[in-house]
Amino acid sequence: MASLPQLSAVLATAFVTIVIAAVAYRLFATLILHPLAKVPGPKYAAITKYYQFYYDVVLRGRFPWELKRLHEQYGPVVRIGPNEVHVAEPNFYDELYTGIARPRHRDPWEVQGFGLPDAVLCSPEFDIHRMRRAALNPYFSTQAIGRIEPVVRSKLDLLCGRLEDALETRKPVDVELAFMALTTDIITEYCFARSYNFIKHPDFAPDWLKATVGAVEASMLGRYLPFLPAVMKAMPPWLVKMLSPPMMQLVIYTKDQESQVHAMKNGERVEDMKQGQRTIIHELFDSNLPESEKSVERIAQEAQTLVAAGSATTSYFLKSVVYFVLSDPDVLKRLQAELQTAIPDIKELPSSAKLQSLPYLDAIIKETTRTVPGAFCRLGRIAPNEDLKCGQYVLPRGTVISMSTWIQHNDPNLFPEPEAFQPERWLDKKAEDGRLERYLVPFSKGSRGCLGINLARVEMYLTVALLFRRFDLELFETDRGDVEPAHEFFLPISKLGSKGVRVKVRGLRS
Ligand code: HEM
Repeated sequence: MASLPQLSAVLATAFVTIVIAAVAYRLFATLILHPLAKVPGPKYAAITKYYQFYYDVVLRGRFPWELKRLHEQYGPVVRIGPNEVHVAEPNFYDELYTGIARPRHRDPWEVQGFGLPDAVLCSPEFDIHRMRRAALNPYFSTQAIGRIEPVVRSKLDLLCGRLEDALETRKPVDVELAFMALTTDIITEYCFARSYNFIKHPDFAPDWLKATVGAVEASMLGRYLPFLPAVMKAMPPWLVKMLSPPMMQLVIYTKDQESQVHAMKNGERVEDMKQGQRTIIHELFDSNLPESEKSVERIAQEAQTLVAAGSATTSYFLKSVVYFVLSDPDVLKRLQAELQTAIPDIKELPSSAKLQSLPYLDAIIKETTRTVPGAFCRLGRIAPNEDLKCGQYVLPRGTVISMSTWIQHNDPNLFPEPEAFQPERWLDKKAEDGRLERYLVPFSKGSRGCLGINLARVEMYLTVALLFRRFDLELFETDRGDVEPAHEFFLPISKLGSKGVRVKVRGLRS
């Protein structure tokens, strides 16, 4: 009979053998048997997606640069996970980001760190996403957004008032904060009929931006620790405040949004809410969504998504456009000349639809959306019912396939000298017939493309036209590093420690 030590040794050997065999089988299955085995890419990436932790969390959002390097080394189709490929082939974009006739799920991993599993943005499954999206679509159509254009204009008037004050005081204005305040005030008015009024805040509520950046950075860790959002939500407020004071702002506003949604469901009047004004949230409660979709918790998640998606994206764009225009005197001069002719009386700002037909303004806006990405994250889709062919590779149904706006917009074959800000590239013949615009995808495309594109466009054209028609501005201690994306926390974030894009108001234009 074997002694106890002998038995232990046999069991330990058996255990080690089983572990080695399991690992060997997993390697064999992933690297040799898997349908993606022939797709090039680093072996470590094919074995585990967790190698991205280093880029996402340790290096704080540097994976897009690694992706770029991988494409330089391996070509346009690279295996970046056991079941994921990343594609840098612009002609494949329309194959991947399709309309509802060709269903696409989204990669749940990308968004699980947000802790908003029931919001439209984070709904991976095609049918559920489609139902949730259909309930929101009517409030973001061109007509619906046309009806709220007066709200955008009234907030812009407040912003102009603040810039006129800055002319008096000669103090620089951080326009990133100002635009974050502007866009948040607009979307909160639309959602809750109760604007946060950040524009009236003496410093444009800087904690709001800090909290948003903190939250999106935390969501990167949440990709790897999906329970993290729930833990953070359950934390007592004093602990959140101790760990991160700006995050406390987010907790306060999240709770405030939840209580507003709750009150709206019960038909109570919310303090400050404009009496009788219908909002998206009211409409969602009255929609023909199934009752299970109308819980306060779910609708509050939808509201939080709209507020976040509707503010940080557009404000990043707006701060960038201010930087690009003011840093190039020729661009500034040409834009001002166009605006002067189109808007002879500054009190009569044309509709955003009219402004969109101004060629140089339009070119500037296109070039800014090309240069700075809206969603910086690669956007993963899964085709459940069809295999997709990309070049020599057949990507079987069920594969996570992603592409990146930033990589596409920096492709020198499409956009020569991609790092240069050149509005003129949108004015030449190739651009005129739409051939170039096909590859400009800041809002993504297809059934999961940006819901807020019409609102974003109204905000962009009105703000840029008004700002450069009405004010003489100059940059103050700002350089390209203050707009260049340096971190991917789903959204683009400029270098940490940036003091923002700051301008001085030099005068008023007549
Ligand atoms: C410059 C401004 C903006 C840019 C560049 C932008 C870009 C994008 C992109 C690329 C997506 C697709 C994300 C994905 O596939 O996962 C998206 C989705 C979304 N955007 Fe925007 N966005 C902007 C402004 C807005 C605004 C003003 C709103 C207003 C509420 C908004 C609401 C949303 C929502 C709710 C989604 C999720 C749509 C869905 O999953 O069906 N966005 N946006």
